[in-house]
Amino acid sequence: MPLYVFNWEKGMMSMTIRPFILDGNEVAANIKALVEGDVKKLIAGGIIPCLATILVGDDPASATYVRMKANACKRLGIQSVRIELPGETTTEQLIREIQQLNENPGVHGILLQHPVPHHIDERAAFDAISIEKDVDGVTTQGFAQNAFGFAAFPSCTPAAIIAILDHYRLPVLGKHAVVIGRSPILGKPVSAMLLNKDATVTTCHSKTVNLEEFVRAADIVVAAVGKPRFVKGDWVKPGAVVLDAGYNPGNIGDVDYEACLPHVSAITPVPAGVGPVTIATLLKHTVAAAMKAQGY
Ligand SMILES: Nc1nc(=O)c2c([nH]1)NC[C@@H]1CN(c3ccc(C(=O)N[C@@H](CCC(=O)O)C(=O)O)cc3)C=[N+]21
Repeated sequence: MPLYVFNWEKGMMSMTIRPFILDGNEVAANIKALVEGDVKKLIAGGIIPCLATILVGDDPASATYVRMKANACKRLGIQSVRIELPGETTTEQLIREIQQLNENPGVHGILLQHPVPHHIDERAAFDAISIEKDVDGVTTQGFAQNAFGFAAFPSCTPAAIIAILDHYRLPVLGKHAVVIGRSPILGKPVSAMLLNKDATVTTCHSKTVNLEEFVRAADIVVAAVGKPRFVKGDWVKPGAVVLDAGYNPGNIGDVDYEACLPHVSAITPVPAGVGPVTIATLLKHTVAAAMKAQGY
């Protein structure tokens, strides 16, 4: 909502935009409340929804995220099986683990934590996950189906970004959305999902020339670069909506939040923005996979 205030420096009334803080915890709570009913239904029928998480190597940040996901499952009555593999695991060994989980009828969803150690073929490992259990939306098939608008589980962070836009009824149709980043489970799928919601989408990346100029033209900015405070305040068009999908060490986003705040109409903070919605989305997909497996 624009707000006119007296600007003493300019000696006149001028408009400042009161930014709306998009509350990821509120959106996540809303999603989890909707999922709870289905969890009860499954448990009443003797089925415990179950997510298997796979962590390869001992990166402490990845271990923290996987633990957060497992804890979130537990709080909602979803079982979680945590598989931890040594950093020396080969692609073949990892794929065999995934195949066992594919064949295990007690497991409804599989999450392979990204990134895996460099010597592993991550794409081959992701694609070993069966489409029915790809609750994290990482398979080639899942990506393609989602991009074409079919019923596959989308990647969780892109779905979280869309859920935030939907929850706060922020218009997307006809808007110019600028996505910074083109990774297979974030920038690329969120670009496709915004396109499917009738935005005009520009995907920027490390080779983009004059990246700031694209951001300056954006009605919606999605930051998914993995560089702390990358998006500067003076890049943001007055009144733009800014979604920060960054999760840099120390809980620092990809957006210079304080600097952008005076310019935006709405913005997600880090923490308590996209992150919690990502986890809620993972739970939602896991329970939906279990419901489908049970023929609901
Ligand atoms: N296959 C795969 N799927 C993923 O979805 C995936 C992944 N790999 N690799 C890593 C990233 C990162 N990610 C986060 C999820 C939640 C928070 C989150 O909830 N953060 C809290 C704060 C964290 C804290 O309190 O320490 C917040 O933003 O409020 C952050 C980061 C999912 N990822």
